[in-house]
Amino acid sequence: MSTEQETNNNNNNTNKTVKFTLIFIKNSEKILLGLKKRGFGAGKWNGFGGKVEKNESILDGAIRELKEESNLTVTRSDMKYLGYVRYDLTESLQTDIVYVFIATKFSGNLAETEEMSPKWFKIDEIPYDKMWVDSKDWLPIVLRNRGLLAKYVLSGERDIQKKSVEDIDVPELV
Ligand SMILES: Nc1nc2c([nH]c(=O)n2[C@H]2C[C@H](O)[C@@H](COP(=O)(O)OP(=O)(O)OP(=O)(O)O)O2)c(=O)[nH]1
Repeated sequence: MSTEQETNNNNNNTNKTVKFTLIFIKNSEKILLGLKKRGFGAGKWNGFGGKVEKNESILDGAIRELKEESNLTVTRSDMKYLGYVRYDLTESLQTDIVYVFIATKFSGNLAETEEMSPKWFKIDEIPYDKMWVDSKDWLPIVLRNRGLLAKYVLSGERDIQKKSVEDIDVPELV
């Protein structure tokens, strides 16, 4: 089954799927994270990303959100897709799919934006306790440049009811 087929296969009685992007910029020692300043996930460190817009590809959405949130530009060929994290939200019957990318090359001047305050972290000083609780399950897979397939069932205020996190061969973005 292709990624697209699988991510569109709402077999848990969900009725709406929302696509998000998330990119981690990395060099050999450090990773770039942003402190979310407002809205969903405010006060948490995360990679850069957001909702994919109508009539926009996932890759273009990831590039656009990175630019909006950090002022950095990554070319399409320097974006490496690693996989996705799927969240089935039992209360709202919504499924969020977060498509995860990594990049080691970028251009532009890093800047604080209305949405994010950026900071480089040493890999062994990643603030997992100040990130979404699930990040510690799967960010280590991303940091190893491996493919990622993670699924969560969340209830209430994003309480984890079920999870499955797999380290896989790097998949194609379809
Ligand atoms: N690590 C982690 N990241 C998440 C989770 N849920 C979730 O949406 N993300 C990521 C995906 C996106 O990169 C980001 C949320 O995007 P957003 O709400 O800021 O989207 P946006 O910028 O389009 O929103 P807005 O303009 O409507 O405010 O957080 C989660 O549970 N864990």
